[in-house]
Order: sequence, then C-alpha cells, then structure tokens
Amino acid sequence: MERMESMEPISAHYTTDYPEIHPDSGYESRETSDSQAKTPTAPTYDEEFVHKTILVGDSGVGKTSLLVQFDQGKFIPGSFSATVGIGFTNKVVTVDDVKVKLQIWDTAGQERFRSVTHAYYRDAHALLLLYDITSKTSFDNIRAWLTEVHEYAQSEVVIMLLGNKADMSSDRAIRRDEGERLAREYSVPFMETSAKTGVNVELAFTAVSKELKHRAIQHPNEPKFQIHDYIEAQKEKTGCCSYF
Ligand SMILES: Nc1nc2c(ncn2[C@@H]2O[C@H](COP(=O)(O)OP(=O)(O)OP(=O)(O)O)[C@@H](O)[C@H]2O)c(=O)[nH]1
Repeated sequence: MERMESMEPISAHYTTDYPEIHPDSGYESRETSDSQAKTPTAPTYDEEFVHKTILVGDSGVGKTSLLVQFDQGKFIPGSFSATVGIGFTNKVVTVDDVKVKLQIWDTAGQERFRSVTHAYYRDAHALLLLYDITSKTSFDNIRAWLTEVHEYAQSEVVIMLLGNKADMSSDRAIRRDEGERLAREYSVPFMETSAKTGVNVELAFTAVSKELKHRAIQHPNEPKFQIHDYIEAQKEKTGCCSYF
C-alpha cells in the first residue's frame, strides 16, 4: 500500500466490541462533561463516541475493496463478488492526538438491496459516495445517490465524493475535473482514490475523521475546519495525484 509520509499517523485496528449505535445517537444527545459545561471555550472530544460512516455507490465501484484497503492495507484482485446486504468494520483513526472511532458500513450497491441500505442512512454521521472513473454510468448515478442521501440521511451528515479505480487511467471514462465540478455543484469534498494502489484511501478517511471530530467539539465562535483546504494541502504535500 502506498502511504503518504507526511500524513498524520493512523492507528487502526479491527474490533467488534464497540457498542451498537443507538438509533437516537447523535451529537445532540451526547452527554456534556462537567469541564465542557464550565469552560465552553475548551470543549473536549469524547473518544468513546462512535461515528457511523457508510460507503455507498453503484455495484462494482469498489466500496468493499476500498474498505479492505483501508482496514488491512491490501487489495484482493480477481473475480468480483457483489456484497449481499450490509456489514461493518470498526476502525480507530488518530487525528490531532485524539482517537476518532469509525464504524464503517459497507453497503450492497445492487438495486435489489436499496431498501435495506436506506434504513441505515438515518443514523449516519458520514457518507462516502463512490463512483468508478472507468464507468460513466456509475458517475451519472451519483446525482441519484445524492438525491437519496438528501432524502434519507440527516441534514448535517458529512459527505465525500470519491472517484475510485484511479489506477485504471487507460480506461478512464470520467476526467478528474468532471468529478471536481460535480463535487463543487453539491458543495462536497472530492478526491480520486485507488483501492488497488491505496492512493488517497487513508487521506479520505482521515479527512472525514477530522471533519467529524471538529464538528463534535465545534465552538460557535471558532472558525470552522475547512475540509476542502485540508485535502488540497495534503494532496500538495504528498504530490499524491500527479500521476493520475
Ligand atoms: N483496478 C482497480 N480495481 C478495483 C478497484 N476497486 C475495486 N476494484 C475491482 O472492482 C471490482 C468490484 O469491487 P468491489 O469492491 O467488490 O465493489 P463494490 O462497490 O463493493 O460492489 P457491490 O458489493 O456490488 O456494491 C472487483 O473486481 C475489484 O477487484 C480499484 O481501485 N482499482
């Protein structure tokens, strides 16, 4: 897996012992500690909080592969076996010296599972929406996915658009600037990834984790974390995308 040296360290492990997210879980329902109540200017981050993160997009765009790459640092080539239903992987991402717990749900992209995945949108704190840069259909369908997301998910959900399979440049059907334009139209951050080479996979999850962490402790008087700027700065630092 290609790792970006200048990125902050990510500590990740696979565990199944997190409590299930209660349907009512959300930032509003979190308990406020004494110190938070007394010193609102210095809110602390609750490392026990689990952020439900969902991977969505057409069948075959690489959702399972992206998660396997992030979780295990490997890509399993070969025959494509479509996800049936939904499953999750727990990960801990360390950002700014705090541990952000992600519960990452891998959904089935096939139409026949759509009603199952809708039910999970409601509790999602973050959604990674994938298309395949070699598939125009998967890119065109992003608008429909976004419509669904806006219909079923909470309004404050963190959304990121990912153009996956960036290693397959010779089969590219969607230019990077087309992805960027679509992302701008919907005001969501964007990057191209490769579950095969690992390019930008950690960055995608780190950026989402940072955004989730900042939102959780955001004080009204503080400037907002700018996820777009963070992503662009990291891309520049690593020169990660120059060969796409
Ligand atoms: N070259 C290349 N192939 C990829 C990449 N990501 C996924 N694939 C391949 O694309 C096929 C589909 O990948 P999956 O990860 O199963 O796709 P999915 O989105 O989970 O599909 P569903 O489970 O049906 O929703 C597999 O053959 C993968 O090996 C990538 O970044 N580069």
